[in-house]
Amino acid sequence: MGDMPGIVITGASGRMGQMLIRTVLASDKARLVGCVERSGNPWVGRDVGEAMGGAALGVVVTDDPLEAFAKAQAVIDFTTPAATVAFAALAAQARAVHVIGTTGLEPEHLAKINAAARHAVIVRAGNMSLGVNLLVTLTKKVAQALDADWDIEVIEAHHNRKVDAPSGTALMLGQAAAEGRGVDLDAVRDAGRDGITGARTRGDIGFSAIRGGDIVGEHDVLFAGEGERIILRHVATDRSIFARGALRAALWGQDKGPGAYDMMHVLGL
Ligand SMILES: NC(=O)c1ccc[n+]([C@@H]2O[C@H](COP(=O)([O-])OP(=O)(O)OC[C@H]3O[C@@H](n4cnc5c(N)ncnc54)[C@H](O)[C@@H]3O)[C@@H](O)[C@H]2O)c1
Ligand SMILES: O=C(O)C1=N[C@H](C(=O)O)CCC1
Repeated sequence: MGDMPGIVITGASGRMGQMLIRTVLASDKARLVGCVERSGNPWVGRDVGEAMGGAALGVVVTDDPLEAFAKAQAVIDFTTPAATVAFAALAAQARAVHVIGTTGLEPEHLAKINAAARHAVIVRAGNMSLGVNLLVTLTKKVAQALDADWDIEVIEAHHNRKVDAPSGTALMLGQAAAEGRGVDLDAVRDAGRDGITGARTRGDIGFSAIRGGDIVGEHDVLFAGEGERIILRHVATDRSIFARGALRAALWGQDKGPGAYDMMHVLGL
């Protein structure tokens, strides 16, 4: 038991935090050694099992990440961009594998995370599910096979509390389409159409975001040609797919050298 990697979950009271805690507790390959929340969160100072409405687990939620990370072999982090950047430096200091699911990361966040990856194992993906990572490889293949006569659109739908758009998954899919087509995504990205936009520019990759209710996550990659369309689709019905992928990444990272990895490395795709 003591030999199993100890895992810390950040953002413990969040939608993904709670799912990750349940996933680690159900695993026979890892143990929960810490939970972190932001200062002022009502879970701080409480036993996490009781905070989740069950029996005490002997793990008290803390707002001191370094104290928690010092006991961990891996930190699984689905929080916010600012928190994730701070955690990357602290996890590297603690020599813990840092698994990052947080989305909405801007280039300045990524630069700091990549700097931390010079000293630590960091696995980051906008979507940790097996299905979406397979869809990424399919998207690249289809985009490689088709020319710019086929318009590419990424359409995503998520719950009404999601704060970033396009989703991390949509950006992964857009990036794969751009790579398949041999173009730079930043040069062809068309997100947030509104008003008299003019006709669609040939070769652009478009993004549309739907927000509503409790949608877990749905993504279509549409290839629209003259007289025919191809639609590649992934539908997530349960957040456990992301949590299982994240735990798999935390275990995979245990014997790896410092570097920035993604789920393609973990899944061998
Ligand atoms: N990569 C994936 O597979 C995947 C899957 C689902 C969600 N996500 C992403 O994960 C992130 C979280 O999603 P969610 O739905 O769980 O959100 P959420 O708002 O329910 O949870 C985020 C939690 O982080 C906590 N937090 C914020 N700042 C903190 C800090 N400094 N220290 C400790 N905790 C802090 C918040 O208090 C909250 O409990 C989002 O960016 C989302 O897009 C990624
Ligand atoms: O619920 C979310 O938030 C999700 N975020 C990820 C994204 O931005 O793609 C993965 C799906 C769920």
